[in-house]
Amino acid sequence: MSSIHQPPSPPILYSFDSPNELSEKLAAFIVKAQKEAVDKKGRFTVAISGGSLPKQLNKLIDNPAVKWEKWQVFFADERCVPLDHEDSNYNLCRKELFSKVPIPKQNIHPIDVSLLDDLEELADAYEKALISEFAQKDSARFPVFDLILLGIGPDGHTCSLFPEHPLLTEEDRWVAYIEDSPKPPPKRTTLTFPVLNHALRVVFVAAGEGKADVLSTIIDNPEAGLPASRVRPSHPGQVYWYVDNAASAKVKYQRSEFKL
Ligand SMILES: O=C(O)[C@H](O)[C@@H](O)[C@H](O)[C@H](O)COP(=O)(O)O
Repeated sequence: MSSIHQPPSPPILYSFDSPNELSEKLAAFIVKAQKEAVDKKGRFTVAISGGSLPKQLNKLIDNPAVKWEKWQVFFADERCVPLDHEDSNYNLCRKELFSKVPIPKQNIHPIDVSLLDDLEELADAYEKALISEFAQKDSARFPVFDLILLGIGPDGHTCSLFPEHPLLTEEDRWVAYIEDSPKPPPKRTTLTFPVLNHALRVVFVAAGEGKADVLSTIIDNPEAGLPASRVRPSHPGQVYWYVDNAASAKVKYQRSEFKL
């Protein structure tokens, strides 16, 4: 699929009165994105982050509009630990979401933990899992996720792409690994910017006053070059911010009226 490079469209910022309203509107957005993807391709490809994000997807639980059997879920980043480890994003997403919804187990794609001793192999194997999901079907150089759900750290990281880290310049690999993550645990895999920047929709979710300073820098001062500011899909693609008013308190960027 030839991608005509268009300039990235400006981010769309939705700021809600409460985390509960944020989760409700986020669920409605995800259901709409699912419908568009399934109507077009019969499946819905999603990459999900760890941290507070899985809990913020709670309005998808018991939601009859969600067609879980159409979902193919990958991890935007993952800690290199066993899948039942308390640090595992797979385990976190399972506890907060997947154990509460009828998603077929084979539709959730964890890292291959038999390769935990060789991160190069582990990252390659995960890239191959993405290739088997995307390359045959979409024949694009990079996977085109229907939706990538991201959080932000206080240093402006997203996925496991941290400020000043050499991984920020990766232009070819779809999946990379890090052994010195400033956020513990140190060993992780992560999607790279080329993958994030080929997604149809990237949704950042941030709530609470603890995010106010970094959110203001990421959105109002992208020249600072924080990792989250470098997520600018343009093949085409759109970045959305789903935040609460506590997190956006210092952001000058214009809010959009929520609409689906
Ligand atoms: O595996 C991880 O650690 C996450 O993917 C990470 O990138 C997270 O999204 C941010 O650190 C925000 O975390 P909070 O939402 O918990 O603040």
